[in-house]
Amino acid sequence: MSDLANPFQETLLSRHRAEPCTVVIFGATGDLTNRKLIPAFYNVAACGDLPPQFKVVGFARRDKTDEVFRKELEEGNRKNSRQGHNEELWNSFSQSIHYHRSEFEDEAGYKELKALLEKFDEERGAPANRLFYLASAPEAFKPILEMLKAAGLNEGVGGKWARVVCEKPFGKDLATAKALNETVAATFEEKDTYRIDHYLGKETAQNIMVLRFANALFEPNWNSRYIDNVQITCAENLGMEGGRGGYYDTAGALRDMVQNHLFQLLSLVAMEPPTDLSADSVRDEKVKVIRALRPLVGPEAVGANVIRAQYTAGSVDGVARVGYRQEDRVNPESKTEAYVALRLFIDTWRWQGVPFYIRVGKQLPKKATEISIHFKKPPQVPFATQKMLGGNSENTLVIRIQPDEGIALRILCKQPGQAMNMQQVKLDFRYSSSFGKASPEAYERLLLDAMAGDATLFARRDEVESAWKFIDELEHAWHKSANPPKMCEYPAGSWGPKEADDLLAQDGHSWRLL
Ligand SMILES: NC(=O)C1=CN([C@@H]2O[C@H](COP(=O)(O)OP(=O)(O)OC[C@H]3O[C@@H](n4cnc5c(N)ncnc54)[C@H](OP(=O)(O)O)[C@@H]3O)[C@@H](O)[C@H]2O)C=CC1
Ligand SMILES: O=C1O[C@H](COP(=O)(O)O)[C@@H](O)[C@H](O)[C@H]1O
Repeated sequence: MSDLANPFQETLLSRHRAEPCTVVIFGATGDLTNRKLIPAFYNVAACGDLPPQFKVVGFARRDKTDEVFRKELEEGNRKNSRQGHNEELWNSFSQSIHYHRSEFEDEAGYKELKALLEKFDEERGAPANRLFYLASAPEAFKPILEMLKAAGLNEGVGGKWARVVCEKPFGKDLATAKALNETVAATFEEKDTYRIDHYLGKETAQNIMVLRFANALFEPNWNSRYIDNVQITCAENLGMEGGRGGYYDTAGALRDMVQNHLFQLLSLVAMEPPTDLSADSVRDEKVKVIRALRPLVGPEAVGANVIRAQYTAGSVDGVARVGYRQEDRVNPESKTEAYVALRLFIDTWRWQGVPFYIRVGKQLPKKATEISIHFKKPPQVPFATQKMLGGNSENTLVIRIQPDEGIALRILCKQPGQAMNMQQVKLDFRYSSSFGKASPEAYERLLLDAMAGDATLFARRDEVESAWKFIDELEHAWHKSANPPKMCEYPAGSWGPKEADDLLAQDGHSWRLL
């Protein structure tokens, strides 16, 4: 096969470039803009990838001048920029940043915004593309979209495009996600709608498809004939710092992380090969995985396959931590889980009988996200009587999503010496040593893609709704059934509740040690 017949090669050659545009950020004085969005744009500029004539307009309600706004963002950039802060670059980059004061529900504010965008167009000598970024609380999405439409800002002018980026959370259940999708659809076409899931922007998550489909080595073995079980762990060593308890206590681990990020990773691991790398071909395959999840309906099925837990007081990295219910802005009688472990089955030919174990939690011993593929053992002939030295004898492929990004393959080798003793060894690929430079932050990649019109790494409407449909059943069993499965506990700084270990032990498995 020539290189050009390879869809991965074609995509690299044809990847769109970010187009000149004005980005309007709603909620621009918030934490997300300060910590993530502006540093991402700055780093894109530092890499020379920012399109010409780029502008940002920050939209929020407090009164401030462009200069004051830029100064606040400069402080944020000093702390959060991946490639450090260069005074000269910042001075030129920050000239593209402007501030527009308005309430989200003030019609006059949108007329003024329109006039400001038209003034920029006049200065440029032509209309610009427009990217509206909803970085506000989700309750504000509806009024913002309605106001944009009423002001006629939802459509591009002079042949230019208008797109919308929606931050997470995208709804809190199927009904709210559907209602939000209806509002978005009444304002922007699906092709112009970009639902952010920042896990899709992580280099290592993007590499899953390349690992699976561009290497002849793995794809033939990637099924129930060879794979025994798959584990996905997303551990965090933080709790409710920075006032997050207020939001988190209304969401919980299942809604905050599993419905979106973890299901995206699961889809990438379990999907069939797409016929090409267009956004819809990839998303068609991903959504099929979520639709094929064996439903867990009712408290009995949920209790048998899903473990929820809250942390109690403990210590992480030698620092004392309070229990979840004692955290700032958390209800002292909260029934929200800060940890969840699930055993899932995907009812497709490829995955029949293979358990997918997923766990995610706060206040665990370290921050680490990884996917491990545990292969079946070969028949022991002729090694049945040989000694296995130290630990596990299975082949495991570990995809380290973060930190220390990389891939490790654990294989059995003969120990040097006369005896035919075997030992597990690790073949290890690390991004840092192989590529010699840090990967871009997820938001850098996603913002560039939204400006380039490439929605592959954004969630499509049906993906979001299918995920909520599955999650709603679990939430229902926990919060609306007469005999809900119990809330378990684990001390902060441990690897989660004993019940999550028992879940795997029932199948003769155990969580991989991280
Ligand atoms: N922070 C993070 O790390 C992450 C955040 N997100 C999501 O991003 C979104 C924003 O989060 P975050 O930045 O933390 O939120 P913040 O609470 O820090 O900021 C909220 C912003 O909305 C503005 N605002 C609120 N009400 C109005 C109003 N009536 N009219 C005009 N402006 C208003 C505020 O303006 P003013 O200051 O003028 O009051 C402020 O700019 C949320 O959906 C969140 O879930 C997602 C992932 C990570
Ligand atoms: O979306 C979210 O993600 C973060 C974890 O993101 P990561 O890139 O640091 O792994 C999580 O802390 C937060 O609760 C959740 O809303």
